[in-house]
Amino acid sequence: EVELKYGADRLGKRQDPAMQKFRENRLGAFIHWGLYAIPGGEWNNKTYHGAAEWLKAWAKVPTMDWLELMKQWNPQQFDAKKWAKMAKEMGVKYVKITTKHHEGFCLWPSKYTEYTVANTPYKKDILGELVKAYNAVGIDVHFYFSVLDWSHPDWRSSIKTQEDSIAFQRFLTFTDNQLKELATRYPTVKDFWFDGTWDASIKQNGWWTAHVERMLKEMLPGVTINSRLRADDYGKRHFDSNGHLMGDYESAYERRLPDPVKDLHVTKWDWEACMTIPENQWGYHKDWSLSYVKNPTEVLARIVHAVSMGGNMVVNFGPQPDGDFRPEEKKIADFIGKWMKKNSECIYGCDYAGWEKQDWGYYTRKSNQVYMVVFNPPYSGQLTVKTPKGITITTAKTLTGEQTQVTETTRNEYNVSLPKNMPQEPFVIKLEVKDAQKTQDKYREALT
Ligand SMILES: C[C@@H]1N[C@@H](C(=O)NCc2ccccc2)[C@H](O)[C@@H]1O
Repeated sequence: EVELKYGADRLGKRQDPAMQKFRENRLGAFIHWGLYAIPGGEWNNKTYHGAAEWLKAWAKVPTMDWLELMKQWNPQQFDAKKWAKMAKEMGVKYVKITTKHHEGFCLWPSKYTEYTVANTPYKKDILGELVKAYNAVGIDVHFYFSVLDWSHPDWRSSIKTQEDSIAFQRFLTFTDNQLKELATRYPTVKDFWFDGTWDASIKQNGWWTAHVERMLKEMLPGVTINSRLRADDYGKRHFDSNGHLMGDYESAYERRLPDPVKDLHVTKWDWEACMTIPENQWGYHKDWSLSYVKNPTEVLARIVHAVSMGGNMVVNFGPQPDGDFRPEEKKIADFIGKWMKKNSECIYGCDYAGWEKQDWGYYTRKSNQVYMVVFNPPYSGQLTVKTPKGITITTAKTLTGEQTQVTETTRNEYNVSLPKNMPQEPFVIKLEVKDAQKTQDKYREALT
């Protein structure tokens, strides 16, 4: 291993209560809300197909013109309590909110920049209202924070001159101040999810990324930090030059997921994926007909896929400029919530089962219960289940208590029959399993 000053601060999965809560939460929601919601992907009567929160870049809008949008920021339909109710009913255990996206507009009244809600017709502290409302219904709040800040004159994507270096150090101090301000004003925050950290300027300042992680953990014991913040002494990101994960969980799965057969290495560490409902829209876009929009079952499949490999899933919402949600997003939240009401036992607190992936769906596991989450019931009426060596199935029934047949077809292989009255939506069969290995040990203890 190489000597590192700014590599991973810890090896292996954190097992403290705060990290266990992060892990057991499993299902979260993303809120991408900022000035970009106002134009919604359209600028000077031209519609841009790229991600709406990047419109400033696609339309090459000068910073001062973009920030003029602040004069129109007045979400009259915004009601934090309604947002909290929607999240609660969807069954998410946490919400990640964009405190500041690349555009540099802050949803809290930061005293380190004028580009904040305080200087808009709306005036009020949106972030504060949301933290209070989500916490009031038992939902954890996580802060998304973009280090990249297109509004700040001292931001540099690369450091080419001494002037760049001096400006960028000022920028890092500005960023430190905003992070300390967020941690001080909103001490119930449970996580910081950093974005906009891919540029050379950050990779050349790995020390600063380590300092931010250490500073926030000093200020907020238990807080979790994503790997995307981190660069080490040599500019290596997410995993340091010795291959160790930095931060508390890997955060590279953005609009993609690890393969359930080829990427089983991810089960060795904590990770969190995030996804959009259209192909690639995080902020509000007026026209969702421009790309494929996932149906509710496709969203659900990604949630279960993540949990089946020991990860969390964060489903994105891009609120309208008026502070209400678009109908398509309300429908998705409603479908997921109704499904979670019946089936959340196979999500919350569940993890990778270590069983071989089958075509009919996904496994999740909680202690000696293995859940079969069936998305593709086979015409054979039989669900193939291959158990690891020494593991046997004792019972199998649906979450509504309906027995299903378990027939051993060969060593470590079973047919689990489809339930008689099969629901017309993905359903769960709960297996009680016995690990011969474990019981064997107990017996051997008795003998000694
Ligand atoms: C969570 C998403 N991350 C932001 C983003 O810039 N993604 C595009 C991107 C992803 C990876 C490397 C460079 C750029 C998107 O705008 C969302 O905020």
